[in-house]
Amino acid sequence: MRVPIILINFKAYETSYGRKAVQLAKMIEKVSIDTSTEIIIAVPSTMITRISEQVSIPVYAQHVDGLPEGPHTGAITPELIKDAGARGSLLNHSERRVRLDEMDDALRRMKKLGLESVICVDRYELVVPIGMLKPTAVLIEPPELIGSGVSVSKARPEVITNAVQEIRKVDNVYLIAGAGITLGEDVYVAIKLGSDGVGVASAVMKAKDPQKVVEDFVRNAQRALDER
Ligand SMILES: O=C(CO)COP(=O)(O)O
Repeated sequence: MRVPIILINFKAYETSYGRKAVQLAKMIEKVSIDTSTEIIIAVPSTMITRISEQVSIPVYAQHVDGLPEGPHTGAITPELIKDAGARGSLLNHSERRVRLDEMDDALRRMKKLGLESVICVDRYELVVPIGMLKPTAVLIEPPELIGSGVSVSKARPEVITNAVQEIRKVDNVYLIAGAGITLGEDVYVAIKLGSDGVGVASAVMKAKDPQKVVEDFVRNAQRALDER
């Protein structure tokens, strides 16, 4: 993972699958190469293979189950996503919560397989306890702002500053902030406040011109980092 971290969660929009998703992934790869900035995309599990075969940027799953290999109908295990071509996965997104024991199990197996992990939390008090499990990054997102178009940077900047202070108590775990990030300015503020990057979804997935949005996010992320 490289700072500034820009993680685009495809979720399950009408642009998240099929040809549209592949085109979007290719466009994001182009921006990533043109700007020398790593951009991670978390795609539906059904799209991991198709997209990872077409782009060189890191492709993540959006969720992984902490289940051992065996008779688990419908399970998405770390082994399955790795085989499909994923570089890592989100875990415990507020739209896909997992129990602590499942999270711990999934994380252990992901580490063994060399997969990166981004564990989501909904409040800063969880940054240290979850950070102590040693994922690659913790992503903090106040659930009420997700998909709202009202950014955490503007509406709840103290969530970011508190989370940044907390993550310093844990070695070698990145802190990403997200929820409602819509404008380049939101990205700029989140990183200026000390986060290592941002997690975004609707602003890109629902954009008329997603390339413009992604370019703007990258520009502002780099500007904030340069000024820090
Ligand atoms: O949940 C998110 C990223 O994982 C953020 O979603 P929005 O950018 O749509 O608020």
